[in-house]
Amino acid sequence: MATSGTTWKLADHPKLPKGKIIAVVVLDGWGEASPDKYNCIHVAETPMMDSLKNSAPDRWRLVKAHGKAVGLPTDDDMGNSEVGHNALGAGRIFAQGAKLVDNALATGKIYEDEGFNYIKESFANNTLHLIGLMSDGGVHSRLDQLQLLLKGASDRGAKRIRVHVLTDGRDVVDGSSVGFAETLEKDLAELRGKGIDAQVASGGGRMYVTMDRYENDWEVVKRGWDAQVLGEAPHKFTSVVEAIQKLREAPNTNDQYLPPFVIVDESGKPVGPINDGDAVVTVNFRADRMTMLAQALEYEKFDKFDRVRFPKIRYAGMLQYDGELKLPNHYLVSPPLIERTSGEYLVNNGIRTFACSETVKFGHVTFFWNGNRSGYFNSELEKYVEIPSDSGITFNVQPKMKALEIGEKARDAILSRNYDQVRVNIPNGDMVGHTGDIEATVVACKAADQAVKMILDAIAEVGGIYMVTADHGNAEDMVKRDKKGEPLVGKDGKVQIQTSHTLQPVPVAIGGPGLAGGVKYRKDVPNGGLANVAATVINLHGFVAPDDYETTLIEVVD
Ligand SMILES: O=C(O)[C@H](O)COP(=O)(O)O
Ligand SMILES: [Mn+2]
Ligand SMILES: [Mn+2]
Repeated sequence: MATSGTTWKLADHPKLPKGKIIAVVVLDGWGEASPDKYNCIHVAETPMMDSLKNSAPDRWRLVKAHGKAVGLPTDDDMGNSEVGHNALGAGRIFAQGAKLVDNALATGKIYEDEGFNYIKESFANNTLHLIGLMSDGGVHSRLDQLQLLLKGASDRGAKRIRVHVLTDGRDVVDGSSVGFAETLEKDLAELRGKGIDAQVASGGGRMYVTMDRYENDWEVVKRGWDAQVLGEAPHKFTSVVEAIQKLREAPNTNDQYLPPFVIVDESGKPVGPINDGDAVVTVNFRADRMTMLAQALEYEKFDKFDRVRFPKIRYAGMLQYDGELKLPNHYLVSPPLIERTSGEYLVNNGIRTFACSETVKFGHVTFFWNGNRSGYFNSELEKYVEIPSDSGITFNVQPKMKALEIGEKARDAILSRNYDQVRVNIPNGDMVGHTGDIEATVVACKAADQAVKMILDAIAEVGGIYMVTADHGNAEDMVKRDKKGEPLVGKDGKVQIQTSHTLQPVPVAIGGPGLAGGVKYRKDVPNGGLANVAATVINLHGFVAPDDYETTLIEVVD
């Protein structure tokens, strides 16, 4: 990371003491919205979070967690974990992947840079494969970017193109994959009209095929590999639209979990396995759910599953997904350079840090928090603990997830007095919210609240301070709404369930016996966002935040 020449020493805060144990709790997918029956946080019993909101008005507020406040292209973009945790940890707003790719495509710079020129070498004699999430959710990828890249690559010599799609239904409404596939098919037909051999080659639902994260379940990546690289899958179709429509007919199937399929020609032969000499681009800009596939595509040495074949390809990511690991080595757009994060400053000022979540969110509170950087800044001062998540299930089946285990680990870390900061992500509201199961999400929110209580009780015991916040909304609104805010009803007469995140603000609550009496929220930061949290936490540790950080949310009145 670009840290040479940095002055790490933080100035002492003029009024706030050092040496307090601080718990930083991030409730994933926990926004603030009007109380109605689709607000699972409201419906659930959440006495701990309710009391934070109702008992200390000077120490509870909302901050923005979506759109430009977290570096996304527009204020119509919902927040997500990557940008949310980046902002929380880095204390500044960086133009994020979605925006960087938009800019690179709009200016044409993407075609001038090293990554594109590298894959271009394959265009004359081999196939270009584009693998990624087919969605306009804007969290991991966007279909319009894929469309522009298809056009740009074919204008620049790609003669044979194969697209390997992953259906969404998580950041967008379930069933929308059919429309996206039709749009994509239209573009590919246009390219074929121009003499370019362009087709969809394979597909599958994102949560079942390819887009696992943090090594929770390599089988997910293997299913994708078999279809994309080997051209093998249990289902074969001659068109992607037909594939999705047919596979969606099975009971209890949805876009997120479609089984893998390959597209075959009239003779039943797969149209697009990946072969020696081909170019491959993973078109997702977001890292967490692409790094496992990136490893499989890039690493000569690899033992996570039997790849059967390891084709010699030219591979580039839309972005580089891990700067520390340089993974992948080639990429089309440079990722945001998020350096000098609060974690790095605090460690350099002697703050001992404990971070914990379960697997599905572990990288959020470590890798994303630290500016998309893996590993420790200083292994003597930091400890990151991952609690294994259940795998192979949808979390509405186990809505309590590992909330209480995370709470216990955090409690023990606090009571040990071995750490100055104990930071956790509690995933329930988000992970269960994404299933669209309202009843289960209510159970999830209750479990998250119980975990918060465990942590805050421990903070009370050691005379510490807590900060409880969230990275974006999800569980507080589980239906699609019209402009007036009324639930939308689908053709089937049922309300349209919203599985995605929201545009809602999130709470930031501070307190605990260690918090100096005069600390309260400033009134002059009305538009505060997640990026204001880092300076606030640095203050609570007794330091002044670096000058270029977004301003603190607190003041100390005498
Ligand atoms: O990857 C996912 O699970 C969703 O697309 C976004 O959820 P997250 O941003 O909360 O991880
Ligand atoms: Mn999240
Ligand atoms: Mn989410």
